[in-house]
Formats: sequence, C-alpha cells, structure tokens
Amino acid sequence: MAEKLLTTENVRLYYHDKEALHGINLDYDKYGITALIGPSGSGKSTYLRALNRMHDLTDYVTVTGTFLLDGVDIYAPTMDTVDLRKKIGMVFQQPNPFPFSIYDNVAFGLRTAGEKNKSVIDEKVETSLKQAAVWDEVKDNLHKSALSLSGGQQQRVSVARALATSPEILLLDEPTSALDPVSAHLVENTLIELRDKYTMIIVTHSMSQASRISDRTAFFMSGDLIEVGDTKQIFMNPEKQETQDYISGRFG
Ligand SMILES: Nc1ncnc2c1ncn2[C@@H]1O[C@H](COP(=O)(O)OP(=O)(O)OP(=O)(O)O)[C@@H](O)[C@H]1O
Repeated sequence: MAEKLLTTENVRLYYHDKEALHGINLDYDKYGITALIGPSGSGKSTYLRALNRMHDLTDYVTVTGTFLLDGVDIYAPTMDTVDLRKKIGMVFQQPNPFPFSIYDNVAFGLRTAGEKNKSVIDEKVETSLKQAAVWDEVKDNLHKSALSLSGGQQQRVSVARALATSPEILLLDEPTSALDPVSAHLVENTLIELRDKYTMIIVTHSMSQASRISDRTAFFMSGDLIEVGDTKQIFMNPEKQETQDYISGRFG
C-alpha cells in the first residue's frame, strides 16, 4: 500500500482537563480534499488546528497522540513550527491579509524563509496567484493594499500566500463561510482546481460544499470521529445512524 502522507493516531486534546478529542485516528493520502463535517462543538477545528501545532501558544491545551508527516513526528521537540507551517499551510475563516500590498502578502512566507532573489519571488508570486485563480483580477494592481480587495479576492490571496511556500498540505477552516455566495463559489472552484496537486483538509458546515468539492468526508460528533469514507458513500449510504441523522438534517 502507498505510504500515507499524514497519519494521526489516537489524537486526544484537552482544554485544561476537559478532553475535547477522544482518540482520533485519521490518515491522508497524497492529493485530494478531505472534508471534516459535524455539528457545532464536535471538535473539527480543534482537530484541524492540532495538525500544524496551532495550539502550541495556548498554555492550557495538551495534545497527545501520534502525528506523522512523511513519517516525521510533527510534535517532536526538534520540529521547527515555522518550517512545519510552510509544509502544512492554513487558510482561516476570515480572510486575513496583512496590511501590505498584494505582492508582499504572497511574498511574505518566501522572504521569511530567506529568499532574496527578486526574480524567484516574482515568479512564485505570479504562479501562486494563478494557482489561486485570482491573478487576472490583481495582476495590474500587485502593489495595491490587499485590504482594498473584496472578501472573496482576499481569501484567494490568502490561498496564494499559503501556496507560495509550496506546502504539502493545506488546512482550510470554513474558508468560504464569511463570503458572499459568488465569492464562495470562486473559492470553491479554486480548491477543486488544486485538488490534483495538493492535499487539502477542509472544515465546513455546508453539506452541499462538502459533497461538491471533497473526495472523502469525515464525520465528527462530540469529539469522536464517527465515520470516514468516500464522500459519495458518506452522503448516499453512511454506515452509522449518527451520520445519517446529521446529513439528513435531523440535528446539528
Ligand atoms: N479555546 C478553547 N477553550 C476551551 N474549550 C474550547 C476552546 N475551543 C474549543 N473548545 C471546546 O472544544 C470543543 C470542540 O470545539 P471546536 O471549536 O473544535 O468544534 P467545531 O466542531 O469546530 O465547532 P464549530 O463547527 O462550531 O466551529 C467544544 O466543546 C468547545 O467548547
């Protein structure tokens, strides 16, 4: 069997002494989109944020379990979290451009990685904006503030910023929920275009979004992973009653 890109095993996470994740086991192959769905408070974001150590700065969070990226322990004391977050990039619910130009936003990660060659940065900025499907809209205004863009454009620039450091995995935490439907659709299309080149894990409250864009769906409830499978199977023929109840809108 092909080696997994990312494996997470027996993941438990505590806020103070309250266990919010009760031993999650979930693996990811290279490429494709996995959607994490489930009712509010089921632990989707908590789990997602554990994947690139976003909880590190919260002193009352304890994470246990095994997290391996290409066989390397993500939580090893020697792991540099800046490097880790270049490999496992993140896009948040609210578009969060820095208050600088579009160009500087996308170049940010490259520069912090020590890249100084302007033509290398130029090329990467262009490719990343093209991959994020926002190049045509911003190419004549690269030096304008990213804050001057629409929410949907800002979110695609956030995707470009994450792609610029050539991540292996992109984590997306409800990336379209703050956007109008047209912008949300454009961001969804961007993700669909990227699914053959990147491994993406997306938290979404929208079942229709999960069924439209994901290859695989994982259903969380009360801090447990109830079921994971091909998106079609999860939506058409789930194994567990809880999954059936959730996707048919009976709760959550
Ligand atoms: N910073 C925090 N401190 C304490 N408890 C927290 C914190 N963040 C989340 N929790 C708790 O952990 C559990 C899981 O929350 P989480 O936000 O991961 O769920 P979720 O499935 O992503 O929910 P939503 O869909 O509403 O975003 C909930 O019981 C929540 O109250």
